[in-house]
Amino acid sequence: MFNNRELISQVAVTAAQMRDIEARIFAAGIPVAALMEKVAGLITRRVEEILGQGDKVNNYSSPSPPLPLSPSPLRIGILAGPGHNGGDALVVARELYFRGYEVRVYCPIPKLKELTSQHLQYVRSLDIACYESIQNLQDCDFLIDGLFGFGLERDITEPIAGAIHQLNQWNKPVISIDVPSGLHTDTGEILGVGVRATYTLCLGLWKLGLLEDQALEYIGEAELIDFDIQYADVQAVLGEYPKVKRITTASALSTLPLPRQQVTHKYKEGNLLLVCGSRRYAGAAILTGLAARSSGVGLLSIAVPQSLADTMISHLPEALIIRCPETESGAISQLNLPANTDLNKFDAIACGPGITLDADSVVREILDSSKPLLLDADGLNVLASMGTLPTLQKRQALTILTPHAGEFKRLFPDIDVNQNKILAAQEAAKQSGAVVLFKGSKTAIANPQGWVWIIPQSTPALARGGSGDVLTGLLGGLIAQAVSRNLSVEKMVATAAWWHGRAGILAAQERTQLGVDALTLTRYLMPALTSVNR
Ligand SMILES: NC(=O)C1=CN([C@@H]2O[C@H](COP(=O)(O)OP(=O)(O)OC[C@H]3O[C@@H](n4cnc5c(N)ncnc54)[C@H](O)[C@@H]3O)[C@@H](O)[C@H]2O)[C@@H](O)CC1
Ligand SMILES: [K+]
Repeated sequence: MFNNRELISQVAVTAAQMRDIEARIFAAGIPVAALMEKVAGLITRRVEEILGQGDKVNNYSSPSPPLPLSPSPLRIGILAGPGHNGGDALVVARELYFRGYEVRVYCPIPKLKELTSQHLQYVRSLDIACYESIQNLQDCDFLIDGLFGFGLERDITEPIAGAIHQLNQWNKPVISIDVPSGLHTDTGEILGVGVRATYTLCLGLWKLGLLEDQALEYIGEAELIDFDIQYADVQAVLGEYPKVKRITTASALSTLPLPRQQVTHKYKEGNLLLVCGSRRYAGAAILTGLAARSSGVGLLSIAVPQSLADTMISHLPEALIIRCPETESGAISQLNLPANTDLNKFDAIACGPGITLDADSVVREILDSSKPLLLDADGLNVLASMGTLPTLQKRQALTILTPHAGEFKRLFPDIDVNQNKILAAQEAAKQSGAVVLFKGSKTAIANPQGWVWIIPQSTPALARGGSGDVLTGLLGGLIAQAVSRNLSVEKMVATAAWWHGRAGILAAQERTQLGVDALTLTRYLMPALTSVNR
Protein backbone atom coordinates (compact mmCIF):
# COMPACT_ATOMS: atom_id res chain seq x y z
CA MET A 1 0.00 0.00 0.00
CA PHE A 2 2.83 2.40 0.86
CA ASN A 3 5.88 2.94 -1.29
CA ASN A 4 9.33 2.20 0.08
CA ARG A 5 10.19 5.83 0.87
CA GLU A 6 7.00 6.25 2.91
CA LEU A 7 7.69 3.00 4.78
CA ILE A 8 11.21 4.24 5.55
CA SER A 9 9.75 7.41 7.13
CA GLN A 10 7.49 5.33 9.38
CA VAL A 11 10.21 3.39 11.19
CA ALA A 12 12.49 4.43 14.05
CA VAL A 13 15.66 2.64 15.11
CA THR A 14 18.22 2.34 17.88
CA ALA A 15 21.92 2.97 17.29
CA ALA A 16 22.59 -0.77 17.23
CA GLN A 17 19.86 -1.36 14.65
CA MET A 18 21.18 1.50 12.51
CA ARG A 19 24.65 0.00 12.67
CA ASP A 20 23.32 -3.40 11.58
CA ILE A 21 21.39 -1.86 8.70
CA GLU A 22 24.45 0.11 7.59
CA ALA A 23 26.58 -3.03 7.86
CA ARG A 24 24.26 -4.76 5.41
CA ILE A 25 24.51 -1.85 2.99
CA PHE A 26 28.30 -1.80 3.19
CA ALA A 27 28.47 -5.59 2.89
CA ALA A 28 26.36 -5.36 -0.25
CA GLY A 29 29.08 -3.29 -1.85
CA ILE A 30 28.70 0.45 -1.43
CA PRO A 31 32.02 1.92 -0.22
CA VAL A 32 31.82 3.73 3.14
CA ALA A 33 33.43 6.83 1.64
CA ALA A 34 30.93 6.87 -1.24
CA LEU A 35 27.98 6.77 1.15
CA MET A 36 29.49 9.55 3.24
CA GLU A 37 29.84 11.70 0.11
CA LYS A 38 26.26 11.04 -0.85
CA VAL A 39 24.88 11.77 2.62
CA ALA A 40 26.98 14.89 3.09
CA GLY A 41 25.89 16.11 -0.35
CA LEU A 42 22.25 15.81 0.71
CA ILE A 43 23.00 17.59 3.99
CA THR A 44 24.76 20.41 2.13
CA ARG A 45 21.81 20.86 -0.18
CA ARG A 46 19.40 21.05 2.74
CA VAL A 47 21.68 23.40 4.68
CA GLU A 48 21.73 25.75 1.71
CA GLU A 49 17.95 25.67 1.49
CA ILE A 50 17.70 26.52 5.17
CA LEU A 51 20.27 29.32 4.85
CA GLY A 52 18.35 30.68 1.89
CA GLN A 53 15.11 31.01 3.79
CA GLY A 54 16.27 33.43 6.46
CA ASP A 55 13.14 35.56 6.23
CA LYS A 56 10.82 32.62 6.43
CA VAL A 57 12.66 31.09 9.35
CA ASN A 58 12.68 34.39 11.19
CA ASN A 59 8.91 34.41 11.02
CA TYR A 60 8.65 30.91 12.32
CA SER A 61 6.72 30.78 15.56
CA SER A 62 9.08 28.38 17.38
CA PRO A 63 11.35 29.71 20.13
CA SER A 64 14.40 28.88 18.00
CA PRO A 65 16.89 31.70 17.53
CA PRO A 66 16.34 33.54 14.26
CA LEU A 67 18.63 33.10 11.31
CA PRO A 68 20.87 36.08 10.66
CA LEU A 69 20.03 38.35 7.78
CA SER A 70 23.60 39.53 7.35
CA PRO A 71 24.99 40.08 3.85
CA SER A 72 26.55 36.99 2.26
CA PRO A 73 28.89 35.28 2.37
CA LEU A 74 27.68 33.86 5.62
CA ARG A 75 30.32 32.71 8.04
CA ILE A 76 29.69 29.12 8.93
CA GLY A 77 31.23 27.27 11.87
CA ILE A 78 31.57 23.52 11.59
CA LEU A 79 32.02 21.34 14.67
CA ALA A 80 33.69 18.07 13.72
CA GLY A 81 34.06 15.12 16.10
CA PRO A 82 36.28 12.04 15.84
CA GLY A 83 33.88 9.63 14.10
CA HIS A 84 31.90 9.58 10.90
CA ASN A 85 29.51 12.22 12.20
CA GLY A 86 32.60 14.44 12.11
CA GLY A 87 33.43 13.04 8.67
CA ASP A 88 30.01 14.08 7.38
CA ALA A 89 30.56 17.54 8.87
CA LEU A 90 33.97 17.93 7.20
CA VAL A 91 32.57 17.00 3.79
CA VAL A 92 29.83 19.58 4.34
CA ALA A 93 32.54 22.11 5.34
CA ARG A 94 34.39 21.46 2.09
CA GLU A 95 31.27 21.74 -0.05
CA LEU A 96 30.08 24.95 1.61
CA TYR A 97 33.56 26.41 1.14
CA PHE A 98 33.42 25.59 -2.58
CA ARG A 99 30.03 27.29 -2.74
CA GLY A 100 31.53 30.53 -1.48
CA TYR A 101 30.73 30.51 2.22
CA GLU A 102 33.35 31.48 4.76
CA VAL A 103 33.98 28.31 6.72
CA ARG A 104 35.72 27.70 10.04
CA VAL A 105 36.17 24.30 11.62
CA TYR A 106 36.36 23.35 15.29
CA CYS A 107 38.02 19.95 15.56
CA PRO A 108 38.98 19.35 19.19
CA ILE A 109 39.96 15.67 19.18
CA PRO A 110 43.34 14.79 17.61
CA LYS A 111 42.60 11.07 17.20
CA LEU A 112 40.15 10.69 14.36
CA LYS A 113 38.73 7.74 12.46
CA GLU A 114 40.66 7.10 9.25
CA LEU A 115 38.10 8.53 6.82
CA THR A 116 37.41 11.54 9.02
CA SER A 117 41.13 12.18 9.30
CA GLN A 118 41.50 12.16 5.50
CA HIS A 119 38.69 14.68 5.13
CA LEU A 120 40.29 16.92 7.75
CA GLN A 121 43.59 16.75 5.89
CA TYR A 122 41.91 17.84 2.66
CA VAL A 123 39.94 20.61 4.37
CA ARG A 124 43.23 21.90 5.83
CA SER A 125 44.88 21.77 2.41
CA LEU A 126 42.18 24.17 1.18
CA ASP A 127 43.25 26.69 3.78
CA ILE A 128 39.98 26.37 5.66
CA ALA A 129 40.77 27.54 9.18
CA CYS A 130 40.70 24.70 11.73
CA TYR A 131 40.77 25.35 15.47
CA GLU A 132 40.97 23.44 18.72
CA SER A 133 39.05 26.13 20.59
CA ILE A 134 35.35 26.79 20.01
CA GLN A 135 36.01 30.44 20.81
CA ASN A 136 37.27 30.93 17.26
CA LEU A 137 33.78 30.20 15.95
CA GLN A 138 32.04 32.78 18.11
CA ASP A 139 31.45 35.28 15.33
CA CYS A 140 30.06 32.71 12.91
CA ASP A 141 26.52 33.36 11.71
CA PHE A 142 25.53 29.77 11.69
CA LEU A 143 26.88 26.51 13.15
CA ILE A 144 26.79 22.92 12.03
CA ASP A 145 27.15 20.28 14.70
CA GLY A 146 28.97 17.12 13.65
CA LEU A 147 30.61 16.28 16.98
CA PHE A 148 28.82 12.98 17.68
CA GLY A 149 26.09 10.99 16.01
CA PHE A 150 24.83 7.55 16.87
CA GLY A 151 28.33 6.51 17.97
CA LEU A 152 28.20 8.50 21.22
CA GLU A 153 28.85 5.95 23.94
CA ARG A 154 29.40 7.81 27.19
CA ASP A 155 29.06 11.18 28.87
CA ILE A 156 30.74 14.04 27.04
CA THR A 157 33.65 15.37 29.08
CA GLU A 158 35.98 18.39 28.88
CA PRO A 159 37.06 20.11 26.75
CA ILE A 160 34.09 19.30 24.49
CA ALA A 161 31.53 19.64 27.29
CA GLY A 162 32.68 23.21 27.92
CA ALA A 163 32.59 23.95 24.18
CA ILE A 164 28.98 22.78 23.94
CA HIS A 165 28.03 24.94 26.93
CA GLN A 166 29.61 27.91 25.14
CA LEU A 167 27.85 27.12 21.89
CA ASN A 168 24.47 26.91 23.63
CA GLN A 169 25.05 30.27 25.27
CA TRP A 170 25.70 32.01 21.96
CA ASN A 171 22.08 31.33 21.02
CA LYS A 172 22.95 31.11 17.32
CA PRO A 173 21.22 28.92 14.80
CA VAL A 174 22.65 25.41 14.84
CA ILE A 175 22.03 22.50 12.50
CA SER A 176 22.83 19.15 14.09
CA ILE A 177 23.80 16.31 11.82
CA ASP A 178 21.90 13.10 12.60
CA VAL A 179 21.26 13.86 16.30
CA PRO A 180 22.21 16.82 18.48
CA SER A 181 25.60 15.89 19.95
CA GLY A 182 25.18 14.66 23.50
CA LEU A 183 21.75 13.17 22.91
CA HIS A 184 21.50 9.41 23.43
CA THR A 185 20.34 7.93 20.13
CA ASP A 186 18.06 5.36 21.74
CA THR A 187 16.55 7.19 24.71
CA GLY A 188 16.85 10.92 24.03
CA GLU A 189 18.69 11.23 27.35
CA ILE A 190 21.42 13.86 27.55
CA LEU A 191 24.85 12.36 28.21
CA GLY A 192 26.49 15.12 30.26
CA VAL A 193 25.66 18.02 27.97
CA GLY A 194 23.80 18.39 24.69
CA VAL A 195 23.82 20.76 21.73
CA ARG A 196 20.59 22.74 21.54
CA ALA A 197 19.89 22.60 17.82
CA THR A 198 17.64 24.78 15.74
CA TYR A 199 17.37 22.01 13.17
CA THR A 200 18.23 18.34 13.31
CA LEU A 201 18.84 16.58 10.03
CA CYS A 202 18.34 12.94 10.94
CA LEU A 203 20.13 10.64 8.52
CA GLY A 204 18.59 7.68 6.75
CA LEU A 205 16.15 6.50 9.42
CA TRP A 206 14.53 8.22 12.38
CA LYS A 207 16.38 7.55 15.61
CA LEU A 208 14.21 6.59 18.58
CA GLY A 209 15.74 9.17 20.89
CA LEU A 210 14.44 11.99 18.70
CA LEU A 211 10.90 10.81 19.41
CA GLU A 212 11.15 11.11 23.20
CA ASP A 213 9.72 14.12 25.02
CA GLN A 214 13.01 14.76 26.80
CA ALA A 215 14.74 15.33 23.44
CA LEU A 216 12.37 18.09 22.43
CA GLU A 217 14.26 21.03 23.84
CA TYR A 218 17.41 19.90 22.00
CA ILE A 219 16.31 18.87 18.53
CA GLY A 220 14.57 22.00 17.23
CA GLU A 221 12.90 21.28 13.91
CA ALA A 222 13.73 17.68 13.08
CA GLU A 223 13.55 16.21 9.60
CA LEU A 224 14.69 13.09 7.84
CA ILE A 225 17.38 13.14 5.18
CA ASP A 226 16.44 10.08 3.19
CA PHE A 227 19.50 8.55 1.56
CA ASP A 228 17.76 5.64 -0.13
CA ILE A 229 18.15 2.87 2.40
CA GLN A 230 16.22 -0.08 1.00
CA TYR A 231 13.25 -1.21 3.05
CA ALA A 232 14.35 -4.84 2.62
CA ASP A 233 17.52 -4.01 4.61
CA VAL A 234 15.37 -2.46 7.35
CA GLN A 235 13.14 -5.53 7.45
CA ALA A 236 16.18 -7.80 7.60
CA VAL A 237 17.16 -6.12 10.88
CA LEU A 238 13.82 -5.04 12.40
CA GLY A 239 11.69 -7.92 11.17
CA GLU A 240 9.05 -7.98 8.47
CA TYR A 241 6.73 -5.75 10.50
CA PRO A 242 8.84 -3.33 12.57
CA LYS A 243 7.43 -3.01 16.09
CA VAL A 244 7.91 0.72 16.54
CA LYS A 245 6.13 2.91 14.02
CA ARG A 246 5.77 6.64 13.54
CA ILE A 247 2.29 7.70 12.52
CA THR A 248 2.85 9.79 9.41
CA THR A 249 0.25 11.79 7.56
CA ALA A 250 0.12 9.10 4.88
CA SER A 251 -0.36 6.28 7.38
CA ALA A 252 -3.13 8.19 9.21
CA LEU A 253 -4.87 9.05 5.96
CA SER A 254 -4.80 5.42 4.89
CA THR A 255 -7.48 4.97 7.58
CA LEU A 256 -9.19 8.38 7.66
CA PRO A 257 -11.84 9.34 6.92
CA LEU A 258 -13.32 5.92 7.53
CA PRO A 259 -14.97 4.84 4.29
CA ARG A 260 -18.65 3.94 4.43
CA GLN A 261 -20.41 1.35 2.32
CA GLN A 262 -23.06 2.76 0.00
CA VAL A 263 -25.65 0.59 1.67
CA THR A 264 -25.39 0.89 5.42
CA HIS A 265 -27.31 2.01 8.50
CA LYS A 266 -26.51 3.78 11.73
CA TYR A 267 -26.07 0.58 13.75
CA LYS A 268 -23.31 -0.51 11.42
CA GLU A 269 -21.31 2.72 11.83
CA GLY A 270 -20.40 2.35 15.50
CA ASN A 271 -22.52 2.58 18.64
CA LEU A 272 -20.71 4.53 21.36
CA LEU A 273 -21.59 5.13 24.99
CA LEU A 274 -19.88 8.08 26.62
CA VAL A 275 -19.97 8.33 30.41
CA CYS A 276 -18.83 11.78 31.37
CA GLY A 277 -19.44 15.00 33.27
CA SER A 278 -20.60 16.07 36.70
CA ARG A 279 -22.25 19.20 38.02
CA ARG A 280 -18.76 20.53 38.71
CA TYR A 281 -17.40 19.61 35.27
CA ALA A 282 -20.29 20.06 32.87
CA GLY A 283 -18.02 21.39 30.13
CA ALA A 284 -16.01 18.17 30.01
CA ALA A 285 -19.14 16.30 28.94
CA ILE A 286 -19.92 18.81 26.21
CA LEU A 287 -16.39 18.73 24.80
CA THR A 288 -16.25 14.95 24.86
CA GLY A 289 -19.61 14.75 23.10
CA LEU A 290 -18.68 17.29 20.42
CA ALA A 291 -15.47 15.45 19.63
CA ALA A 292 -17.28 12.11 19.45
CA ARG A 293 -19.67 13.73 16.97
CA SER A 294 -16.71 14.69 14.75
CA SER A 295 -15.55 11.08 14.64
CA GLY A 296 -18.54 10.28 12.43
CA VAL A 297 -19.82 7.61 14.82
CA GLY A 298 -23.22 6.16 13.82
CA LEU A 299 -24.93 6.28 17.21
CA LEU A 300 -23.91 8.35 20.18
CA SER A 301 -25.33 7.90 23.69
CA ILE A 302 -24.06 10.08 26.50
CA ALA A 303 -24.66 9.23 30.15
CA VAL A 304 -24.51 12.34 32.36
CA PRO A 305 -25.87 13.37 35.76
CA GLN A 306 -29.51 14.34 35.30
CA SER A 307 -28.86 17.98 36.13
CA LEU A 308 -26.68 18.25 33.00
CA ALA A 309 -29.06 16.54 30.61
CA ASP A 310 -30.87 19.58 29.21
CA THR A 311 -27.62 21.43 28.59
CA MET A 312 -26.27 18.40 26.76
CA ILE A 313 -29.34 18.18 24.53
CA SER A 314 -28.94 21.81 23.54
CA HIS A 315 -25.34 21.16 22.41
CA LEU A 316 -25.81 17.70 20.90
CA PRO A 317 -29.36 17.33 19.64
CA GLU A 318 -28.50 14.18 17.70
CA ALA A 319 -27.18 12.29 20.73
CA LEU A 320 -29.22 10.10 23.02
CA ILE A 321 -28.71 11.74 26.41
CA ILE A 322 -29.06 9.31 29.32
CA ARG A 323 -30.17 11.04 32.53
CA CYS A 324 -28.47 9.37 35.47
CA PRO A 325 -29.20 9.72 39.18
CA GLU A 326 -26.51 11.77 40.85
CA THR A 327 -24.65 11.98 44.13
CA GLU A 328 -24.90 14.96 46.44
CA SER A 329 -21.80 16.36 44.78
CA GLY A 330 -23.42 16.08 41.35
CA ALA A 331 -21.53 13.02 40.06
CA ILE A 332 -23.22 10.10 38.29
CA SER A 333 -24.23 7.68 41.04
CA GLN A 334 -25.50 4.89 38.78
CA LEU A 335 -26.08 4.30 35.11
CA ASN A 336 -29.66 4.60 34.13
CA LEU A 337 -29.68 2.90 30.75
CA PRO A 338 -32.94 2.87 28.77
CA ALA A 339 -35.15 -0.21 28.99
CA ASN A 340 -33.92 -3.08 26.79
CA THR A 341 -30.40 -1.64 26.76
CA ASP A 342 -27.43 -3.00 28.61
CA LEU A 343 -23.78 -2.11 28.36
CA ASN A 344 -23.08 -4.97 26.00
CA LYS A 345 -25.26 -3.42 23.30
CA PHE A 346 -22.65 -0.77 22.61
CA ASP A 347 -19.64 -1.32 20.35
CA ALA A 348 -17.47 0.65 22.76
CA ILE A 349 -17.67 2.66 25.98
CA ALA A 350 -15.58 5.71 26.86
CA CYS A 351 -15.64 6.86 30.45
CA GLY A 352 -13.89 9.47 32.52
CA PRO A 353 -13.90 13.14 31.50
CA GLY A 354 -15.27 15.25 34.32
CA ILE A 355 -16.89 12.39 36.25
CA THR A 356 -14.96 13.05 39.51
CA LEU A 357 -13.92 10.34 41.95
CA ASP A 358 -17.45 10.30 43.35
CA ALA A 359 -18.53 8.33 40.29
CA ASP A 360 -16.41 5.35 41.31
CA SER A 361 -19.30 2.89 41.53
CA VAL A 362 -20.15 3.62 37.90
CA VAL A 363 -16.57 3.00 36.80
CA ARG A 364 -16.66 -0.34 38.62
CA GLU A 365 -19.90 -1.27 36.87
CA ILE A 366 -18.48 -0.37 33.48
CA LEU A 367 -15.30 -2.34 34.10
CA ASP A 368 -17.49 -5.43 34.46
CA SER A 369 -18.85 -5.04 30.92
CA SER A 370 -17.62 -7.24 28.11
CA LYS A 371 -17.15 -4.42 25.61
CA PRO A 372 -14.03 -2.45 24.61
CA LEU A 373 -13.63 0.27 27.21
CA LEU A 374 -11.65 3.48 27.10
CA LEU A 375 -10.82 5.01 30.48
CA ASP A 376 -9.57 8.54 30.93
CA ALA A 377 -9.16 11.15 33.70
CA ASP A 378 -10.95 10.11 36.91
CA GLY A 379 -11.87 6.83 35.23
CA LEU A 380 -8.13 6.10 35.39
CA ASN A 381 -7.83 7.33 38.96
CA VAL A 382 -10.64 5.02 40.09
CA LEU A 383 -8.92 2.14 38.28
CA ALA A 384 -5.63 2.98 40.01
CA SER A 385 -7.35 3.00 43.41
CA MET A 386 -8.80 -0.47 42.67
CA GLY A 387 -5.36 -1.81 41.68
CA THR A 388 -4.70 -1.55 37.94
CA LEU A 389 -3.25 -4.96 37.19
CA PRO A 390 -5.58 -7.23 39.25
CA THR A 391 -8.64 -5.29 38.05
CA LEU A 392 -7.72 -5.45 34.38
CA GLN A 393 -6.81 -9.13 34.61
CA LYS A 394 -10.51 -9.85 35.22
CA ARG A 395 -11.61 -8.07 32.01
CA GLN A 396 -12.27 -10.16 28.94
CA ALA A 397 -12.66 -7.25 26.52
CA LEU A 398 -10.01 -4.77 25.45
CA THR A 399 -9.28 -1.81 27.71
CA ILE A 400 -7.72 1.40 26.43
CA LEU A 401 -6.03 3.69 28.95
CA THR A 402 -5.10 7.29 28.09
CA PRO A 403 -2.97 8.60 30.96
CA HIS A 404 -0.79 11.69 31.14
CA ALA A 405 2.40 11.33 33.19
CA GLY A 406 0.70 11.92 36.58
CA GLU A 407 -2.05 9.40 35.90
CA PHE A 408 0.49 6.96 34.50
CA LYS A 409 2.44 7.02 37.76
CA ARG A 410 -0.71 6.29 39.75
CA LEU A 411 -1.69 3.44 37.42
CA PHE A 412 1.75 1.91 37.14
CA PRO A 413 3.79 2.96 40.20
CA ASP A 414 6.50 0.39 39.45
CA ILE A 415 7.33 1.73 35.99
CA ASP A 416 9.82 4.58 35.67
CA VAL A 417 8.28 7.23 33.43
CA ASN A 418 11.06 9.75 33.67
CA GLN A 419 13.54 8.28 31.22
CA ASN A 420 12.09 6.49 28.26
CA LYS A 421 8.48 7.02 27.39
CA ILE A 422 8.30 4.46 24.61
CA LEU A 423 9.63 1.70 26.86
CA ALA A 424 7.33 2.83 29.70
CA ALA A 425 4.25 2.61 27.47
CA GLN A 426 5.39 -0.77 26.14
CA GLU A 427 5.91 -2.13 29.65
CA ALA A 428 2.57 -0.79 30.91
CA ALA A 429 0.71 -2.39 28.01
CA LYS A 430 2.51 -5.68 28.52
CA GLN A 431 1.82 -5.79 32.27
CA SER A 432 -1.82 -4.72 32.08
CA GLY A 433 -2.95 -6.31 28.82
CA ALA A 434 -4.42 -2.90 27.89
CA VAL A 435 -3.70 -0.56 25.02
CA VAL A 436 -1.87 2.33 26.66
CA LEU A 437 -1.87 5.79 25.10
CA PHE A 438 0.76 7.72 27.04
CA LYS A 439 0.08 11.41 26.47
CA GLY A 440 2.79 13.97 26.04
CA SER A 441 4.48 16.15 23.50
CA LYS A 442 5.14 12.95 21.59
CA THR A 443 2.26 10.68 22.43
CA ALA A 444 3.13 6.96 22.41
CA ILE A 445 0.57 4.18 22.00
CA ALA A 446 1.52 0.63 22.94
CA ASN A 447 -0.36 -2.65 22.81
CA PRO A 448 0.23 -5.76 24.95
CA GLN A 449 2.05 -7.50 22.10
CA GLY A 450 4.81 -4.89 22.17
CA TRP A 451 3.83 -2.78 19.16
CA VAL A 452 4.29 0.94 19.61
CA TRP A 453 2.99 3.86 17.56
CA ILE A 454 4.41 7.32 18.06
CA ILE A 455 2.77 10.59 17.10
CA PRO A 456 5.80 12.59 15.98
CA GLN A 457 4.13 15.97 15.62
CA SER A 458 2.24 17.94 18.17
CA THR A 459 1.96 21.46 19.52
CA PRO A 460 2.27 22.94 23.00
CA ALA A 461 -1.05 24.63 22.22
CA LEU A 462 -2.69 21.35 23.25
CA ALA A 463 -1.37 21.67 26.80
CA ARG A 464 -4.65 23.16 27.90
CA GLY A 465 -7.66 22.13 30.00
CA GLY A 466 -10.25 20.21 28.02
CA SER A 467 -7.96 19.07 25.23
CA GLY A 468 -7.85 15.56 26.78
CA ASP A 469 -11.67 15.46 26.84
CA VAL A 470 -11.64 16.14 23.11
CA LEU A 471 -9.23 13.27 22.58
CA THR A 472 -11.42 10.89 24.60
CA GLY A 473 -14.53 11.74 22.59
CA LEU A 474 -12.74 11.39 19.28
CA LEU A 475 -11.10 8.13 20.35
CA GLY A 476 -14.37 6.72 21.64
CA GLY A 477 -16.13 7.43 18.37
CA LEU A 478 -13.35 5.94 16.26
CA ILE A 479 -12.96 2.87 18.46
CA ALA A 480 -16.70 2.17 18.21
CA GLN A 481 -16.42 2.37 14.42
CA ALA A 482 -13.31 0.18 14.39
CA VAL A 483 -15.12 -2.46 16.46
CA SER A 484 -18.22 -2.39 14.28
CA ARG A 485 -16.07 -2.83 11.16
CA ASN A 486 -13.59 -5.32 12.61
CA LEU A 487 -10.65 -2.95 12.17
CA SER A 488 -7.58 -2.94 14.44
CA VAL A 489 -8.52 -0.96 17.57
CA GLU A 490 -4.95 -0.10 18.55
CA LYS A 491 -4.14 1.26 15.10
CA MET A 492 -7.32 3.33 15.36
CA VAL A 493 -6.23 4.69 18.75
CA ALA A 494 -2.98 5.85 17.16
CA THR A 495 -4.83 7.35 14.22
CA ALA A 496 -7.16 9.26 16.57
CA ALA A 497 -4.18 10.66 18.46
CA TRP A 498 -2.65 11.82 15.16
CA TRP A 499 -5.94 13.47 14.16
CA HIS A 500 -6.22 15.27 17.50
CA GLY A 501 -2.62 16.52 17.20
CA ARG A 502 -3.13 17.62 13.62
CA ALA A 503 -6.23 19.61 14.60
CA GLY A 504 -4.19 21.35 17.30
CA ILE A 505 -1.39 22.18 14.85
CA LEU A 506 -3.82 23.58 12.28
CA ALA A 507 -5.67 25.63 14.88
CA ALA A 508 -2.37 26.99 16.23
CA GLN A 509 -1.24 27.93 12.71
CA GLU A 510 -4.40 29.92 12.11
CA ARG A 511 -5.00 31.32 15.59
CA THR A 512 -1.57 31.19 17.32
CA GLN A 513 -0.79 28.78 20.11
CA LEU A 514 -2.89 30.87 22.50
CA GLY A 515 -5.99 30.46 20.40
CA VAL A 516 -6.48 26.74 20.76
CA ASP A 517 -9.04 26.37 23.53
CA ALA A 518 -10.74 22.97 23.66
CA LEU A 519 -14.00 24.11 22.08
CA THR A 520 -12.06 25.63 19.19
CA LEU A 521 -10.14 22.37 18.92
CA THR A 522 -13.37 20.42 18.33
CA ARG A 523 -14.14 22.82 15.47
CA TYR A 524 -10.77 22.11 13.85
CA LEU A 525 -11.19 18.35 13.81
CA MET A 526 -12.91 18.27 10.42
CA PRO A 527 -10.72 20.94 8.76
CA ALA A 528 -7.70 18.96 10.01
CA LEU A 529 -8.72 16.15 7.69
CA THR A 530 -9.93 18.20 4.76
CA SER A 531 -6.86 20.47 4.70
CA VAL A 532 -4.15 17.83 4.32
CA ASN A 533 -2.67 17.18 0.94
CA ARG A 534 -3.48 13.67 -0.10
N1 LIG B 1 29.46 5.44 7.49
C1 LIG B 1 28.84 6.33 6.69
O1 LIG B 1 29.22 6.60 5.59
C2 LIG B 1 27.67 6.98 7.22
C3 LIG B 1 27.81 7.54 8.43
N2 LIG B 1 26.91 8.26 8.96
C4 LIG B 1 27.34 9.13 10.03
O2 LIG B 1 28.16 8.38 10.93
C5 LIG B 1 27.72 8.62 12.24
C6 LIG B 1 28.10 7.48 13.09
O3 LIG B 1 29.50 7.42 12.98
P1 LIG B 1 30.41 6.75 14.08
O4 LIG B 1 29.99 5.37 14.30
O5 LIG B 1 31.80 6.97 13.64
O6 LIG B 1 30.06 7.53 15.40
P2 LIG B 1 30.16 9.07 15.81
O7 LIG B 1 30.66 9.91 14.73
O8 LIG B 1 28.89 9.37 16.43
O9 LIG B 1 31.27 9.09 16.96
C7 LIG B 1 31.95 7.96 17.37
C8 LIG B 1 33.34 8.34 17.80
O10 LIG B 1 33.27 9.14 18.95
C9 LIG B 1 33.98 8.52 20.02
N3 LIG B 1 33.21 8.79 21.23
C10 LIG B 1 32.01 8.25 21.58
N4 LIG B 1 31.57 8.83 22.71
C11 LIG B 1 32.48 9.78 23.06
C12 LIG B 1 32.58 10.72 24.13
N5 LIG B 1 31.63 10.79 25.06
N6 LIG B 1 33.63 11.53 24.18
C13 LIG B 1 34.61 11.47 23.24
N7 LIG B 1 34.59 10.59 22.21
C14 LIG B 1 33.52 9.76 22.12
C15 LIG B 1 34.05 7.06 19.66
O11 LIG B 1 35.18 6.46 20.24
C16 LIG B 1 34.17 7.15 18.14
O12 LIG B 1 35.49 7.44 17.75
C17 LIG B 1 26.27 8.89 12.10
O13 LIG B 1 25.74 9.55 13.19
C18 LIG B 1 26.23 9.70 10.83
O14 LIG B 1 26.50 11.06 11.08
C19 LIG B 1 25.63 8.42 8.29
O15 LIG B 1 25.70 9.56 7.57
C20 LIG B 1 25.31 7.32 7.32
C21 LIG B 1 26.44 7.04 6.44
K1 LIG C 1 25.66 15.65 15.72
